[in-house]
Amino acid sequence: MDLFSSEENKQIINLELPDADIQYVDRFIDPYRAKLYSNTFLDKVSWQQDTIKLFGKTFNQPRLTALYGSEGKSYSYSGITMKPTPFTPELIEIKKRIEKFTSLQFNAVLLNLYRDGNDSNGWHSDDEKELGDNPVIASVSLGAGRQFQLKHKIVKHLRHKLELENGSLLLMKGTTQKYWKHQIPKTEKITSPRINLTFRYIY
Ligand SMILES: O=C(O)CCC(=O)C(=O)O
Ligand SMILES: [Fe+2]
Repeated sequence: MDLFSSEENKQIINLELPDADIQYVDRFIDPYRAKLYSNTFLDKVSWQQDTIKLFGKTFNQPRLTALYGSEGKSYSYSGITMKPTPFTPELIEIKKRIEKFTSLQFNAVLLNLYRDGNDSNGWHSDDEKELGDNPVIASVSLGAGRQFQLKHKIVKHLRHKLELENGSLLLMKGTTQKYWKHQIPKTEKITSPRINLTFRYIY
């Protein structure tokens, strides 16, 4: 029995949202293997506590982060400039799997560690200029499931939410970042960690 091949069980859902191109792939990585990856990354990644400046005050980000990628690429957002660490074998494995599935290339991955439901990621778009026009964000979830919320920037009543489960892949493409914001809200229900890997292409 091959615990690691469950290609047949994959389910691809196309979120039919206006001005967006978003697919959710359930069991992109089978749940057993996803938990193994989650434990490896919890252990081996050098997680950083970044700060964020708002109205002249400095706050700790409500999660830990790390940036891995091709050498020489740096990435800035919210006033933070991150220098990537070279990809680990596990990250290369996952990157290759995504590249095969999407027929697209990625050269960096931003890792987020949500230690428990008290950690979060506020409303934002991944629209930094290094990502180019219409960036593709390939987002893998490992560990605890968390809710992902989307809201349209112009048509205020347009909102959507979905659960990002262990082993899932969320693909955001086209004009998604231009017209929509997303967030991972805090929740009292979750007491275990979740790791998110957002693969990107940095120009
Ligand atoms: O944790 C997630 O699923 C979202 C992460 C995210 O939006 C980001 O890193 O830009
Ligand atoms: Fe994001």
